[in-house]
Amino acid sequence: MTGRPLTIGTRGSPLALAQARMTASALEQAHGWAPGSVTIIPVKTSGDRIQDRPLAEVGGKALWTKELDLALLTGETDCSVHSMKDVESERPKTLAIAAMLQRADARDRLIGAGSIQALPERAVVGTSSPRRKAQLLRLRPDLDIVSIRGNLDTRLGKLQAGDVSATLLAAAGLDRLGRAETGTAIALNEMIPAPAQGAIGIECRADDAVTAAWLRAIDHEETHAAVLTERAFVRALNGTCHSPIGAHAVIEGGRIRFTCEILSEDGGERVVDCAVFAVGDLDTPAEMARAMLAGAPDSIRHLFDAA
Ligand SMILES: NCc1[nH]cc(CCC(=O)O)c1CC(=O)O
Repeated sequence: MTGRPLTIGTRGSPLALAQARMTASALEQAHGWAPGSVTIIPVKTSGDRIQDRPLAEVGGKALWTKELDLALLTGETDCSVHSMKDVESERPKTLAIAAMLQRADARDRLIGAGSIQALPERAVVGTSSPRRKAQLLRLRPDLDIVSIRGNLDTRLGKLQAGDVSATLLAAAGLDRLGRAETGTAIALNEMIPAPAQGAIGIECRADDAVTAAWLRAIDHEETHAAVLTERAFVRALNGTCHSPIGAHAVIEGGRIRFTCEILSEDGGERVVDCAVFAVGDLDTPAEMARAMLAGAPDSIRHLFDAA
């Protein structure tokens, strides 16, 4: 390592720590640094402190990033590792997302039943994601959706205890915590994932060219382009990670294929669109967002007014 050791700021949850370790190893490998030479610094975030109610209710942005941003801006850390899904679409100008690791499985997995159709009539399903709730209710209006929070083990514990008969979790998170066998994947066209689901991003200070260059060596370009597309859609909606938005981009034949939807809270209404356009074109997803909102019923439109 040249000069100084690199430090990574991360949330302290088991998933966040696993993602920070993946990032540290990727950096050590890419640059021929000794294993363990990148230091991981856990930082407690507002989102971690609030365990008793749905975050959608608490409101406010930057629940997962504020304290990590502070550690970065004060020089305590050199970069922050994030689940891109939890990173608000507007970031401080003083920071830059310099790299994204290759996206893992972007799908949700259903745990507790073999498929959404196989859930018993009026089954209780635990999720505090407004997107998952709306998507589930659209397919199965009879379901009783209840809020559950906490880390993966807490949620699986509530399922085990019979508090809920099923839950949905991101495949990427389950896989990274060694639970590749848990649950059944829901097809991408049955439930469009959250924007940036399955992608890990690494952010550094905008004026730190040394760290930025180190990070660029582990950037996965296709993931980066796809996630920027999804984030451009969210930004144009004025959405947050608590809005009922599905958005998923893939690169096919050198072009972006982008599928997106916005839903009313009870899933009773939705607007969906799909388009193919050039990689790097962030105007088209923004334009799609504005057109979808303009044509959406009030039950959807009001969700994006307040922001
Ligand atoms: N909002 C919590 C969160 N943020 C990122 C992931 C999973 C990992 C990922 O999507 O990369 C999860 C858990 C979940 O939704 O099941």
